[in-house]
Amino acid sequence: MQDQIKIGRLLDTMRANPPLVQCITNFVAMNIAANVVLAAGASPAMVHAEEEAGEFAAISGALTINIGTLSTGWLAGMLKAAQSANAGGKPWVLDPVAHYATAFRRNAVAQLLELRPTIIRGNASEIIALAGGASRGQGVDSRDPVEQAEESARQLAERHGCVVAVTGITDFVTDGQKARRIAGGSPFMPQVTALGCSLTCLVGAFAATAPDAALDATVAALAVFAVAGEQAGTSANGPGSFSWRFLDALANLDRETLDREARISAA
Ligand SMILES: Nc1ncnc2c1ncn2[C@@H]1O[C@H](COP(=O)(O)OP(=O)(O)O)[C@@H](O)[C@H]1O
Ligand SMILES: Cc1ncsc1CCOP(=O)(O)O
Ligand SMILES: [Mg+2]
Repeated sequence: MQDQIKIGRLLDTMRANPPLVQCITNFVAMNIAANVVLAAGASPAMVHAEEEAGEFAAISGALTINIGTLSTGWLAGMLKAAQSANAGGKPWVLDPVAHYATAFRRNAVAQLLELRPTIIRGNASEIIALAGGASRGQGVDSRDPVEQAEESARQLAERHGCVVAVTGITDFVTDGQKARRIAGGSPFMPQVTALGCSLTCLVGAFAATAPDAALDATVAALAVFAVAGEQAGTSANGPGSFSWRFLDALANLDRETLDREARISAA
């Protein structure tokens, strides 16, 4: 379909002019997320301090905010960065890691949602809970199938006027009107910590490249993960070898292979 042609071009456009992506992510994800974004061809910076997060957002092409290892100081930095991104008309992506687990996280996500993220990316349990449903998530891990989160994603997209991506075996993305499914990846992916967080950062990179096309940008990032993940998964023996093979597959992925291998369908 049409999307499959556009995503290869978007990958090339991103690599031709690598965007600076401010990633406010968690302690677990910082290293792998930076490597993932670099391998794909963009320029990550893990900058979260309240004293500089807003100033940095003003010079970045996009911002991503992930609440995985939240603290009061980090939340202050997140709010300043999101306000600055909004003031500069820059896209920003919210990853509401385990937001259902504690009152602190729930309150933080409520404040961040008021700042109108361009894109929300989460696993199925996170998206179901964010829409007000009963999720079976345990800590940072999903225990719900993506199909069960699709209606929640549509509701959230309409309620907050944003794109919502639900990831899992087959990903689902919607802006409330249009929706896409992206198949691929590998069962090793949920066994490697912080790959979802890394994907959120890559969504930011594509959003910086196509700031007026948040749905296409999100689909492109998810398709890159799906194709590189599938490639790495075929030769990996376990999560360890999957991890380095995945980085190599991301770096070696070219436009033609992406367009040929991506399995995107209208939903
Ligand atoms: N069982 C699976 N098979 C194939 N790909 C998967 C599977 N589970 C997750 N993925 C992929 O792993 C990446 C991270 O998604 P996910 O595990 O849902 O996020 P999180 O780490 O935030 O829980 C996405 O690219 C998703 O498509
Ligand atoms: C294990 C863990 N604990 C707090 S954040 C985090 C990483 C979660 O990563 P992901 O959401 O990509 O699985
Ligand atoms: Mg996650």
